[in-house]
Amino acid sequence: MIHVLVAGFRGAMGQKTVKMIQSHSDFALSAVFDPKVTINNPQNYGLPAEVKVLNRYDQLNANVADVWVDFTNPDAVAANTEAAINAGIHPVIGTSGMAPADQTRLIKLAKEKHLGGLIAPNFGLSAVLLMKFVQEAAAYFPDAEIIEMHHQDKADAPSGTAIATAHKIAAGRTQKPLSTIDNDARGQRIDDVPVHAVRLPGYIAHEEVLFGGPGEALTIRQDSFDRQSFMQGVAVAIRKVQEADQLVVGLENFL
Ligand SMILES: NC(=O)C1=CN([C@@H]2O[C@H](COP(=O)(O)OP(=O)(O)OC[C@H]3O[C@@H](n4cnc5c(N)ncnc54)[C@H](OP(=O)(O)O)[C@@H]3O)[C@@H](O)[C@H]2O)C=CC1
Ligand SMILES: O=C(O)C1=N[C@H](C(=O)O)C[C@H](O)C1
Repeated sequence: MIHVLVAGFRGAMGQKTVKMIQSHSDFALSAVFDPKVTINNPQNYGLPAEVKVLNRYDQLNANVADVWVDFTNPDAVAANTEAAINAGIHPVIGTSGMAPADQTRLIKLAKEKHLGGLIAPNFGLSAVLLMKFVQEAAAYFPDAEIIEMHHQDKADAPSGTAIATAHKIAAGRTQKPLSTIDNDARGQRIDDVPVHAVRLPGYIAHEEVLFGGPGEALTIRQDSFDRQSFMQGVAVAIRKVQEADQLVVGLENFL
């Protein structure tokens, strides 16, 4: 049995994750975490009586849970991940917007503690495949632009997936892009890839990567029409993370 703690359990992704854990016979929801929660009765949140409702880092230790699943917000994710690692709980981090310096520091901390963990910019198979394919395409098409489209409540922009996608394009390039003109209308440049962020009601999570070369173009697109699309990847991560001995970035490491 794998005991799981969900941080951000009242949010859109947290609620889906709680349901997913409850639907697997080899997972047990042992705890939930949110510093803003003041009532510690799990039944107040529709959770079974045995689930611990926690709101402070000093309540954490390796007996509370094996795995920490985090779907919170960009301001909280680094401190949450650090607390999980220090408590000996394997972090599975879905929250976007972690600063690169925090990511580097936490990878070092997990290595010192020989603790496996995952930071996944995207748990959806379509997005993981898109990030693989764009790296291959960039070897032939160094000129690329990203359009990411999300629901209106998304706190961060550009998305974690778009940032990771730009890094993959840069890693795949064998030549510099031809297009260099930059101004406010050209999006945010990440690794010389213009990234455009759209926030609209009706959308969930979508990304399109446009490549252009002399006389031709290639478009690669993925769509998450439902947050259920992320749950299979989260389940894989919960199962695999305890076998790892370092904090890695990208679900592809566990597939
Ligand atoms: N990697 C992936 O595949 C995916 C990643 N995401 C990412 O997951 C994150 C959450 O998304 P979503 O569920 O839509 O957001 P929501 O705003 O719906 O949920 C976030 C929840 O976390 C709570 N929270 C805030 N701070 C903390 C904290 N320190 N500890 C615990 N809980 C906290 C919030 O409470 P309050 O509202 O009271 O502040 C809220 O209930 C985002 O960063 C998003 O980008 C989303 C989908 C897929
Ligand atoms: O906020 C979201 O919804 C999502 N966030 C992640 C990101 O920032 O890339 C993953 C997915 O795009 C959904």
